[in-house]
Amino acid sequence: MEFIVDAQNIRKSVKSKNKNQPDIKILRDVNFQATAGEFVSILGPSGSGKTTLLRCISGLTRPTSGQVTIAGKSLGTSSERQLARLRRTTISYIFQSYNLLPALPAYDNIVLPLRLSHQKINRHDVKKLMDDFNFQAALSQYPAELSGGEQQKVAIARALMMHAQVIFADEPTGALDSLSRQLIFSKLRELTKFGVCVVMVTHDIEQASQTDRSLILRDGRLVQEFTHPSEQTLLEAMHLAEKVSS
Ligand SMILES: Nc1ncnc2c1ncn2[C@@H]1O[C@H](COP(=O)(O)OP(=O)(O)OP(=O)(O)O)[C@@H](O)[C@H]1O
Repeated sequence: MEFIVDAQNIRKSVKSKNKNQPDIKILRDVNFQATAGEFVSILGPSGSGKTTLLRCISGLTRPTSGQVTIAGKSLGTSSERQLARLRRTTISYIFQSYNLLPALPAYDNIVLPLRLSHQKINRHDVKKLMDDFNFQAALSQYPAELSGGEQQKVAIARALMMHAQVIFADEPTGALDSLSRQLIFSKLRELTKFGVCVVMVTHDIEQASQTDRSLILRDGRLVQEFTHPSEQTLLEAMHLAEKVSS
């Protein structure tokens, strides 16, 4: 099978603040694969390494060891320039903390990646996407003037405008009300129908149960995998992971 994301034996360690302590192992030998058009969710207790895993398999962070290939390109052997190109053309990343530029209005934040990669900007498309997301504020408003949920919608729109082949989303609907959560989830689901691969970290078991595959991370290891999981199955798996998590 052809994988659009193929990560093998990913380990990530960081130096402990206390020099006498050994390195902290955040990820321990994780293998992760996903295909075009697949919607994969990653769940796990707080601190289990979900964000670190997403950053490593998307090329935002270099793993301590292991290989990541995205759309046939090996990230380990790519130069910073090649990685930057891959991030511009193939990958989108929705940050948990939004990462909006405070000096730019919502609209300019959304189209910034298009501007940076000299792509055509269609104001109508931006407006339509934000209407689909039920965005209540004005696109001329600055991030500081927006609620957390509205900032999150801007961050998601910025990622989707790039028409990437792979979208990595770190808790994309965390700050949203239930209607907005559903709207964003439906949009991501729709993109997978066009062959986009979505890899989403979430605490939302109901949403995860609507993805194609769910992976449970515990103490830096992928410990369980469910294809077309039910809410009940995921609840039980998370309960177990939280109980035995060190
Ligand atoms: N640069 C770093 N230096 C030291 N420790 C780190 C670093 N990055 C992450 N960690 C630690 O590694 C563990 C995993 O962090 P990570 O953010 O990946 O977990 P998570 O599962 O996404 O957590 P949450 O659900 O709370 O967002 C945590 O204990 C965190 O404190």
